[in-house]
Amino acid sequence: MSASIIILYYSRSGATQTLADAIADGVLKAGGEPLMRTVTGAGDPASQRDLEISQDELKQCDGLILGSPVRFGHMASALQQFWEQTSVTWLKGELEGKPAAVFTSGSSMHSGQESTLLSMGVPLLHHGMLLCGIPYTEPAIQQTQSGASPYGASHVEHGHGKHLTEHEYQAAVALGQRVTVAAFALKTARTQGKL
Ligand SMILES: Cc1cc2nc3c(=O)[nH]c(=O)nc-3n(C[C@H](O)[C@H](O)[C@H](O)COP(=O)(O)O)c2cc1C
Repeated sequence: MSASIIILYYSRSGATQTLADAIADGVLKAGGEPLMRTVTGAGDPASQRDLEISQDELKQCDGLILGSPVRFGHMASALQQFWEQTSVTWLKGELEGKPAAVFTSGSSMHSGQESTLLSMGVPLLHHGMLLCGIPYTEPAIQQTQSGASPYGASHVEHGHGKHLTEHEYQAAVALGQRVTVAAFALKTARTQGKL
């Protein structure tokens, strides 16, 4: 059995993309297949490295991890626009019972990372996804002095630029692993009609 995990992110200058790559390491470590996808922002150029997500890919995934830079305490509008185009998937319940998680990158501490992570989870809950965080048994969550929180993976640029600290990297890998392990278990449950 395989588990395809979409890592859907928007990144203008690469910091969120670096976090997406660390999460992909975690997906691979747990035996999943990371599918790196992005969205393009209206009037706000996005990273061109990965392909734009299609609605078909969205409904076929076994899990989804959503990433955005902090934009005044919220996700980037390009991602919000994307979710507003997913009504058909929502009405058919195509993401229901699949695991999800969120990640973000911001320029400084205490300036909107937690509100961004929590609000990014809202459309995923509306889609019936099962939201995963990072537990306190993950040492990076207790030891970090920059990003990484129980609400999701994160990175603080101040003093580090795009480079993740070791704790930010470890937390991002742990989140990728956690969603992938959940994806395998939930896929089995869906196949057996239990979800
Ligand atoms: C319009 C705008 C609003 C932003 N708002 C915040 C903010 O509220 N808090 C914060 O820490 N950083 C904020 N930033 C900075 C970005 O979140 C930060 O530089 C991020 O790491 C960029 O990610 P990227 O390299 O993936 O594009 C803002 C940037 C822009 C352009």
